Amino acid sequence: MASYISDDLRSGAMFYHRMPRPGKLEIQPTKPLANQRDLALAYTPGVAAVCEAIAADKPLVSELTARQNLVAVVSNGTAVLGLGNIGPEASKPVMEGKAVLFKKFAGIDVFDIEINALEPDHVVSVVAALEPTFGGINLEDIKAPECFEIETRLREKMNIPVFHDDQHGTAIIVAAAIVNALHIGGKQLSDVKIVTSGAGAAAIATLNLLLSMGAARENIWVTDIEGVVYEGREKLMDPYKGAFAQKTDARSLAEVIVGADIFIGLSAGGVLKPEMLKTMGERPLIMALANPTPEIMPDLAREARPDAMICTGRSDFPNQVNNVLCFPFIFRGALDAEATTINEEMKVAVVNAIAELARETPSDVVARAYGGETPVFGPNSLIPSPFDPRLILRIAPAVAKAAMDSGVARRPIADFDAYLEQLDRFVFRSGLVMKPIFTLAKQAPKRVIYAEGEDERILRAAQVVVEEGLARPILIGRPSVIETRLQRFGLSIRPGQDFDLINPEDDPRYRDYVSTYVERAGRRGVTPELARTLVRTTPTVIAALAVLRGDADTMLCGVEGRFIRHLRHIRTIIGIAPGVRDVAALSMLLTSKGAFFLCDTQVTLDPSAEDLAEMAQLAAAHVKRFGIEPKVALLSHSDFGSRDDASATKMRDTLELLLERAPGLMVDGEMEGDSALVPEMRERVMPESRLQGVANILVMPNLDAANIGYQMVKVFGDALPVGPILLGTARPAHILTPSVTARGIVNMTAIAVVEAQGC
Ligand SMILES: NC(=O)C1=CN([C@@H]2O[C@H](COP(=O)(O)OP(=O)(O)OC[C@H]3O[C@@H](n4cnc5c(N)ncnc54)[C@H](OP(=O)(O)O)[C@@H]3O)[C@@H](O)[C@H]2O)C=CC1
Ligand SMILES: CC(=O)C(=O)O
Ligand SMILES: [Mg+2]
Repeated sequence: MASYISDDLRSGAMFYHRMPRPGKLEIQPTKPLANQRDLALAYTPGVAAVCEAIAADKPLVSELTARQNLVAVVSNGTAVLGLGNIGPEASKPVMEGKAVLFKKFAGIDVFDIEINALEPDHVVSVVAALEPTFGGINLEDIKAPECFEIETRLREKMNIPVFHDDQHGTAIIVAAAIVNALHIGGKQLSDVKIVTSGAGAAAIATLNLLLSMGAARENIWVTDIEGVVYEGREKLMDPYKGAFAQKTDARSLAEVIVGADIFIGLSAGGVLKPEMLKTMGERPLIMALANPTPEIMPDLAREARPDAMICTGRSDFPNQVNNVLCFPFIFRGALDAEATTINEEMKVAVVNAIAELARETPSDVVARAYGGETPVFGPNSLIPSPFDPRLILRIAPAVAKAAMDSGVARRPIADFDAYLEQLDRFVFRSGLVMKPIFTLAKQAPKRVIYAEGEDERILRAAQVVVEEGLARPILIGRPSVIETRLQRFGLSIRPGQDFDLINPEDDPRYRDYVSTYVERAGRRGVTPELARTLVRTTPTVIAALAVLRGDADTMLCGVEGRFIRHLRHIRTIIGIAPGVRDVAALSMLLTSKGAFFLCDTQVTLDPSAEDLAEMAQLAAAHVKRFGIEPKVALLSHSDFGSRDDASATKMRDTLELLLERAPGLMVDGEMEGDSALVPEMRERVMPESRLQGVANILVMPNLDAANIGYQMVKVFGDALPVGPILLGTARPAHILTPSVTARGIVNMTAIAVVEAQGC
């Protein structure tokens, strides 16, 4: 069975995990450790006071340490995805992956713990001993039947939630999809025939949950490696499977799948054959959930049964039924309510929350988060996408409430409105900011020309851009160099097929480009001879001419060389948009506190109030593309009139201009940086501010402040930079910086495409 991991994905995954440092996680302190006093507080002697407090009153550990937001993802590597018993070391990338998902989707910290322990006794004693460290335990990829005993014993022993995700996370999300599929198909759970491939952790837990929700035991047929689980079978049996044994002579999946309404595959890739599907009942639900290769690929299933609803565990097909949709949010709710366990009531609350969410009409905010493409409930959208920002808002409170109602919450949520607000802030802060831009770009990809087409980062980015369907790349570079490098880096994109090429040394359009250039810039010092030389030697000139002539929709340059030199060519060839005074650079920083946009980080040394007002308006228009409401702070060393020098009054004049020209814009100033970013500080000096909440567009008084501020936040805050985004050009064009990474280029490509869509 082919694994359906393409060579690109394989080499991409190896590179992702290896570079720039091994793995995908690190541990970050959350408090300063800048001086002797900090040292005395964080560690001995000060820390002893905190130890004594906890020794005297153990529950204080939740208030004084990271424990209540810390989950252990524990595996012994015996059932890793559908790869089987590959051992604890080989399971580590998956466990680190779960840790990343916990953090990104729900803000939960994780230690991944891979253990050399196979026997249930051994696993139980190791994990139970971890209780002082963690607020919860997520057991992962531990094989059946041992996992059942391990989980049951740990639940009895431990006073914190113990949740085997492959069992219950899977069961919950499968059940939610089934609820909705039955809703569409007009069938009842108690009537439908359910057939599984797999009788392991995931399958058995799923069936048990379905039983508790009303499925009929006699309608359930289980198969595994040995075929049908029947009464009297001896080989590869255990009591958990035995509970589903049928009195039957049928021995194979092909025999029992006849007339089935639902197929649940939680076994291994490729075991379901198209001919088997043809015998299923009307409008069947086919859930081929083995990872990474499903029991049947969706295209084959669709061909065999055009009337079927089809789900897989993968993100590259519709209806991704994967436990990532619930585990981060279940733990969020359980940790926040300090639940002692995750019980049936909490699980059923999650099934209902997910099923209802998929059926809801999405709000404007959600539509924006999806990049304008609203998910509409139906056969191809039975459950929400893992990126749906509403998941955390629905699941975490549902879990906390069910924990409270069932009496297992040690710290009941006192104010659910405030809790929802806190979760909402998390969604905004998390790194999902680029998501709507990517979705929008994919809806109408544009032609993006890359000046430095031979650069490794550009080639790697182009591979992703093609795979993701974000744009049609046009690379400027020598074909032989590009071909050799693509092969060297193991990239599969090919000229003509996946991207277009402009060879600066020999391109049939050369003459046309030179004459366009002379027409455009002949009166600004570009002689025909200079034009010929520049079109041969300066890729940025070619890219800008391509955009001007309509051969490309937008351009990216600047991976090499100075910003200002690239800008000179863009100004001369593409020019400034009508009515705009000058271009400006808006730089985005994705920080742990959210996305912030700074301007002007690259272009005008000492902008006037007029310049600043214009760039604030242009920046606000751009920021709206991210589905973010612009909140503009005009920054200064002066805080609401505390100083009267030229720089402070310039920012005050900017405010006047903006209030006149853009009355709907949320803007205030002049103010200091902390007044912009800490609403409580602002409240003290200016209780009546027009700005509400944390500013997200920071308009700086001059280039020094903007550029230095940007670099400092980038380095100190370990922020992910995106941009610079060039504002005010007559056609979209962007200049990257030499430090840009391939990922940064992909991000800017998506931004450039979305901008070009509006032109
Ligand atoms: N989409 C999702 O969210 C999730 C998907 N999964 C996927 O489900 C699968 C099972 O995981 P899990 O339950 O944790 O693992 P287990 O090892 O506990 O169970 C595997 C089960 O699959 C059966 N099986 C293995 N190979 C075959 C085969 N060729 N034909 C029929 N049955 C087979 C095994 O049979 P036997 O009992 O005879 O050994 C066993 O019953 C994996 O592919 C995993 O990736 C799991 C969790 C979540
Ligand atoms: C998704 C998951 O947990 C698995 O495939 O094992
Ligand atoms: Mg798993």
